[in-house]
Amino acid sequence: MALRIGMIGPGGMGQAHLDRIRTVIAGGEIAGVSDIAADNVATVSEKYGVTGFASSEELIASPEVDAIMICSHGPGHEPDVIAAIEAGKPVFCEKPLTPTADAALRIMEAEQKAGRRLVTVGFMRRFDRSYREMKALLDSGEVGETLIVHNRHRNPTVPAHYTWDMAINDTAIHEIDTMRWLLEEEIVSVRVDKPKKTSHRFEHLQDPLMVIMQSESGVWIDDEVFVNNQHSYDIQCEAVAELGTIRLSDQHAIERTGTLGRFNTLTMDHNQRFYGAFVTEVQEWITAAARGEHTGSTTWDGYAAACVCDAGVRALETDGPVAVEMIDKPALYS
Ligand SMILES: NC(=O)c1ccc[n+]([C@@H]2O[C@H](COP(=O)([O-])OP(=O)(O)OC[C@H]3O[C@@H](n4cnc5c(N)ncnc54)[C@H](O)[C@@H]3O)[C@@H](O)[C@H]2O)c1
Ligand SMILES: O[C@H]1[C@H](O)[C@@H](O)[C@H](O)[C@@H](O)[C@H]1O
Repeated sequence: MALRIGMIGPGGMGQAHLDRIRTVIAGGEIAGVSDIAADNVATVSEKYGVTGFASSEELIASPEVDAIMICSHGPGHEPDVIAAIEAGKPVFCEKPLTPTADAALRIMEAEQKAGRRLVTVGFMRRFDRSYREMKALLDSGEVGETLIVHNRHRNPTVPAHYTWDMAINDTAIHEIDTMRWLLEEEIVSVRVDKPKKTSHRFEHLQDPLMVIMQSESGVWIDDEVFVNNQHSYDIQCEAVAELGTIRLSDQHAIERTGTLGRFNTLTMDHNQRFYGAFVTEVQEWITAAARGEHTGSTTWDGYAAACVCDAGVRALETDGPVAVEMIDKPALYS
């Protein structure tokens, strides 16, 4: 029987997941949706021909729902993740698990009380083919120790509800998680440098900014976060190791040559750039959840990333590096 999935917050990201579950992913079906916006429940339940629930509580409690996907905005995730854990249902929560570490800690406490891993965090870059090839090469030892990693995270633009701290806890969080996964160690300090501001969009944002991090072993990591570049969704990563550098290539399938020159099409959003990663991530979650198993990033990963974000948000308000504070890893996540 297909895993019956209830989705909370089927907006842009959620509907992209719904579409792939309906078309390219096996083993899951949409049982129903809920949203803080009643009109969105009506629209989406009609579009997909599924039950519209009046609240996330009703959706989570429904006997027609086996597993939960949470695609609402980050600050709203905590109560729904905890309710899903308390109902004993596997839950896939889009990143960030929570924007702050204290909220993630409460989720971790609820999961430890339940005694099993129920939460998967949607850090989809771990499933991207190019990042995986980079990690495999670094893990092979062929290029020696990693010394420096350069990242660039550029978006064409962000929505009006994007607050100043989201540059860290909604955008840079991708690199924060990817660096923890790639290097297999924690990030211990964060500094944020503030270059000249773009005049395009939103006075309240410090955009672009440079996030400078250090890992436990001393790997130096930089991340240019520029969320209103006006032209493309441009994700770059280069690892500098003792015996070579490894860089993600430009993410285009073809290169066109003609009278105007040689060029390739730019990706414009996460769905274009990480389509394959999203499919693999959600497929693996559905397969595991249907078997009663856990897969993907854990609540610990969501918590650890949030701890780095807390330090990053503090660093955004000050000068100089801020130390990352986190508890010891609980046994459930070892
Ligand atoms: N992995 C990625 O690359 C990626 C890309 C985009 C978004 N996201 C994440 O997905 C989530 C949603 O982002 P989006 O771009 O789809 O936003 P969106 O605004 O398009 O959709 C969010 C939906 O959630 C609803 N919502 C908001 N708060 C809610 C709450 N407390 N309870 C129930 N519903 C609520 C909104 O009404 C809306 O329908 C965020 O956590 C975001 O960080 C991840
Ligand atoms: O929520 C989105 C999403 O995670 C995108 O992948 C990222 O590029 C954006 O900066 C962020 O706001």
